[in-house]
Amino acid sequence: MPGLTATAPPFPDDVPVCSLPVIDYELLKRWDRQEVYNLWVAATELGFWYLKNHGVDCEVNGMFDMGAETLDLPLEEKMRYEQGDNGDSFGYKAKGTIQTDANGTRDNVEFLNIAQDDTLTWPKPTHRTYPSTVNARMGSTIIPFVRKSIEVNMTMLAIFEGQLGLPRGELLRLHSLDGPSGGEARCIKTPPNQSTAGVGAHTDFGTLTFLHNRLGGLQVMPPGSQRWLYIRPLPGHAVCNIGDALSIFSGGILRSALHRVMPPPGTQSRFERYSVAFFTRPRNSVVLRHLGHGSDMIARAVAKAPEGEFDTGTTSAEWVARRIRKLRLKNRQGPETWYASLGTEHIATGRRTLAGGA
Ligand SMILES: O=C(O)CCC(=O)C(=O)O
Ligand SMILES: [Fe+2]
Repeated sequence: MPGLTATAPPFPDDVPVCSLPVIDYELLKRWDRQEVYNLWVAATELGFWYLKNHGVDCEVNGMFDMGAETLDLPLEEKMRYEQGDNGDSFGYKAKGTIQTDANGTRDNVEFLNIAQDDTLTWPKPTHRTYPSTVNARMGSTIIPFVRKSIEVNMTMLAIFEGQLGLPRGELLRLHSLDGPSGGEARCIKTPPNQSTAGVGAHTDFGTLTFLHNRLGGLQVMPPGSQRWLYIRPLPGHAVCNIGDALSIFSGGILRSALHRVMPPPGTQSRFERYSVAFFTRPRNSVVLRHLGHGSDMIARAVAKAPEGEFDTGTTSAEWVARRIRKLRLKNRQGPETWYASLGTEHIATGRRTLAGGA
């Protein structure tokens, strides 16, 4: 039943949900002490929170429309922009091209990734070009969405920088806009009536994710638990979460929680599901390692962790490319390819074996 998202039934009351803390962006912008503390608790305990009063609602609605227009284009047209099997993220990801678990189960979602850099240099492409439906909405919707999302994420990043005891600018400069990065906007489409995971269990690759959901389906496994809990979409509330890069920079103090996308619960499952996200990622050349040299708090956390836990020896660009490349089914050579796609999942779950030494 495409196009009926607006009239979809409510999220059911009889499924297990994770009650995320609600953080008020208006208060965060003023560095309200209590709200900064609430954000810190959310980021260090669960790694997920709702964000209200973020001021991006209009642009988010436009992104849902743009995503639907683009993902409704004929497959042949979309395939001209496919991301391919080399670990590139930007462009179109066709349905059934990535694995969702160690058994190699095919995914059933398609998505569109638009590079932050391409929006900032528009109309000159930095990385690549996009379908006409994207170009048509660049000025009215996508550029404002990306700019506002960057501002929201950088505001939260500045707060984390202060709370972690880092020198001013130390964390922000790893995300400055003066070099290429993997930052991107994404629209995901899941067909109705599915029974398997749309997006398999994963931790996000980058720094911070700013996500917008209308239908359920997103599930989180709270750190230290083995239980999947739904995140209930709340109108006007974004869902924010910490990704691997920020968890690594902070020596694991900020949590990158495991999550996945399942079919929407209850009667919502009969509807097509769209989601819109913005991912802040470090500049490509930044090496993912802890910032313990600039913060006693981080240095103490790192000292308690196994040797090398927060020093990946890879750049942000290599980290993202490896994870995508290993997820692509064309590159699968058995269960070990799935394990090689993982990031900090073993830390997120406390199960070292999940990462299989990857
Ligand atoms: O669609 C969603 O709700 C979440 C998608 C997600 O986790 C991702 O794209 O990394
Ligand atoms: Fe994710």
